[in-house]
Amino acid sequence: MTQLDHQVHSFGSDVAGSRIFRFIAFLYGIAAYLVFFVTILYAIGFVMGVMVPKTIDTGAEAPVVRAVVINLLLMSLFAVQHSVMARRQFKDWWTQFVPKPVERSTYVLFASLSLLLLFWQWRPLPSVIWSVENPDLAVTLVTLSFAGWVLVFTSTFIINHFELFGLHQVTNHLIGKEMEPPRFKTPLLYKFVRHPIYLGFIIAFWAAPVMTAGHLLFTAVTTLYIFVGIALEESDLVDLFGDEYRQYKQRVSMLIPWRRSV
Ligand SMILES: C[S@@+](CC[C@H](N)C(=O)[O-])C[C@H]1O[C@@H](n2cnc3c(N)ncnc32)[C@H](O)[C@@H]1O
Repeated sequence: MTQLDHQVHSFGSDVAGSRIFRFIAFLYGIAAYLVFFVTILYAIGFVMGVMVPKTIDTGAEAPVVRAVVINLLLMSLFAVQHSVMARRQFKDWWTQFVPKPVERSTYVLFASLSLLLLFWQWRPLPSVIWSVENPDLAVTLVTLSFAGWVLVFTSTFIINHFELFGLHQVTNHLIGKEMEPPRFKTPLLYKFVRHPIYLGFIIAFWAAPVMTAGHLLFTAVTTLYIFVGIALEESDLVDLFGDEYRQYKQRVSMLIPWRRSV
């Protein structure tokens, strides 16, 4: 049985293999990708406080404790969804119900929806923690934050943008081509740090000329979550690639290019 046959049979219906299903799955993959794309663009505006109607520092205010609890719940929802649905055991279970070719798109869609909920329901905490008065330094920080986002985007393309966001899977399914098994890769930036995408997020979130309590809460919790995510991801990568990944960990640092193992 080919992998594609297996994908179709695990969905448990002949419908899954039909041409019409393949086309619908493809359209679904594109729709999920578009939702992701709008979400990530909104995320830039939300965190940097530009060009979107609701930013990290705007919206209905709530008493501090209530705002903190709501914001923590919103971030926890994203963290749990994003981490649990990415684990192999979960994927093995839920692909009994969700066809494998659209599994990644569905993951991307759920992650985007939980982020949109966060942007929508986020409660601002406007107390200013720091505010950079020097205009040159303020511009440098904004540029650095933008550079963080560029690093995120560039790194997704370096590792495999279209597979990460599910388009490769639905396109291959549409043309009846099997997905290749995952390969260990260390292209370009991945030769210097193991997690350039996560490094980009950390830079984008921390480099703020005005840091409010709400922004700091978001940044501190997401930074912590990134470290938890790295631990989970690396455990999976060791299971998947064995010594190849273990040696990579010895050789290349986690986030800071000039120090090994950090
Ligand atoms: C959102 S990406 C993040 C990649 C990396 N952690 C980063 O920050 O750039 C997560 C996916 O990339 C895959 N991945 C991470 N490092 C990889 C590598 N060196 N080679 C192949 N796949 C990798 C993981 O298995 C996971 O499916």
